[in-house]
Amino acid sequence: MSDRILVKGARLLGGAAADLLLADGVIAEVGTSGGLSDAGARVVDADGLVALPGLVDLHTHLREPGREDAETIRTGSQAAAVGGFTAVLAMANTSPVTDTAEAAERVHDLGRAAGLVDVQPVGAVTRGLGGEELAELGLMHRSRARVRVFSDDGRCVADARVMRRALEYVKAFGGVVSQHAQDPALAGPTACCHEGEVSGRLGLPGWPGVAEEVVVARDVMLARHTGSRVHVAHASTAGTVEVLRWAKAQAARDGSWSVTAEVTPHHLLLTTDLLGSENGGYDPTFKVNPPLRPQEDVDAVRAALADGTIDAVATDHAPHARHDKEHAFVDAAFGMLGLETALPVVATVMVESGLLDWAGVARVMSSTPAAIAGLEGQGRPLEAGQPANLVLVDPAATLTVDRDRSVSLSRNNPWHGRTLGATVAATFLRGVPTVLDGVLA
Ligand SMILES: O=C1C[C@@H](C(=O)O)NC(=O)N1
Repeated sequence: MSDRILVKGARLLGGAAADLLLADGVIAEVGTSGGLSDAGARVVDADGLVALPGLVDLHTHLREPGREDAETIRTGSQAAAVGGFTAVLAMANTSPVTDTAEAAERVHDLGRAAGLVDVQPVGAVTRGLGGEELAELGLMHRSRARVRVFSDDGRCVADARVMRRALEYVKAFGGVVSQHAQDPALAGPTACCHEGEVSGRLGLPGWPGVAEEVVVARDVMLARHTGSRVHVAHASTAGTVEVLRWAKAQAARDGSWSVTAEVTPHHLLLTTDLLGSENGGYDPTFKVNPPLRPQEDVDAVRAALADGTIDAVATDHAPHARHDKEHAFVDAAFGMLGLETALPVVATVMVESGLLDWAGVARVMSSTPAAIAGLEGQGRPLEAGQPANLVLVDPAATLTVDRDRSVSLSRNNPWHGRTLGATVAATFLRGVPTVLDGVLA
């Protein structure tokens, strides 16, 4: 196969059509549509397709090492590529936990060996996710894996003193702490869905939105105090949006610290009503942490993503084996798949509604997450000389999700049976197609 690819007639960020010549891992030339010669190049017809920089996911659970029955770095990379991603940040809640330089390098190297997306390990904030003692933050950063994002995701760094120290530590090398904001006392040990009318009706222990909001409020004050960077993982409530709006205004004025935030596709579209009996009732497919919230919260996070209060979309792709998910609701594992469907969900919720255009999608799913994670070769403009990491999207096609057609190892897919707007036609990692015609190349 020729290693030169001519992408013909793609609409760059949804704007004017252009030709892109990919060679030696970079975008070698950009020309007007029909303007570049295909001599010696393999041609990819992109007529009617939108070209975006390759998507970057700040929040993926790849399960390797430890739970290779649910996902591996290879199968998770496949799901990412099919979803249009060229980089994913792999969360640290594996077994063993990614809390040492060696563990981070192993994840990094397995990602490179799979070769489908850049797998960037997230380091744990605390040893063993125990919440007490800082992990080897500096050593992970200085390792071959160059860890810059740290998170105990799945658990909150609940101790304010530990969070303060982590923020101080990562500041030295420009790192960021991604917080799973969930006050454990307020949410309670058995909470399994949003606390509200539905949880009351179903008799399920609820986790109130305020358990997220108090931690976000505390952490922005700690970021301000330490002059450091905090990132709010999976923001899910209107109250969190209010705190973020205030905090971002303060940070912009001060210039010495920052707060960023992500929202998941499922919190942009699904609501807690899915747990009710009118929707089958108690379906653990919809059990996730933080929980699906009411429509008011969904409306608030959508508006916040549109106006920049929430910076990025991140999947929280959380594959689970059947024997962990197919239980009574209270006992089932938290989490749902997200990599293959993220872009179609964002197209449905944000683009079809006019809340974002395709340039906006590139911002929230590629350039901003790449900047937050410090991934220099990702999220770059579609210009000559830039790394050829890109995705071609068919904005006119629809995707009817079939959980059994997933390339993930797991089947906990909350989108099964739904029809979503837009599909991923092709993905290129440094000029090499990982997906063509919607399937793994
Ligand atoms: O924070 C988390 C962790 C994740 C997992 O399964 O690891 N699943 C979730 O639903 N939320």
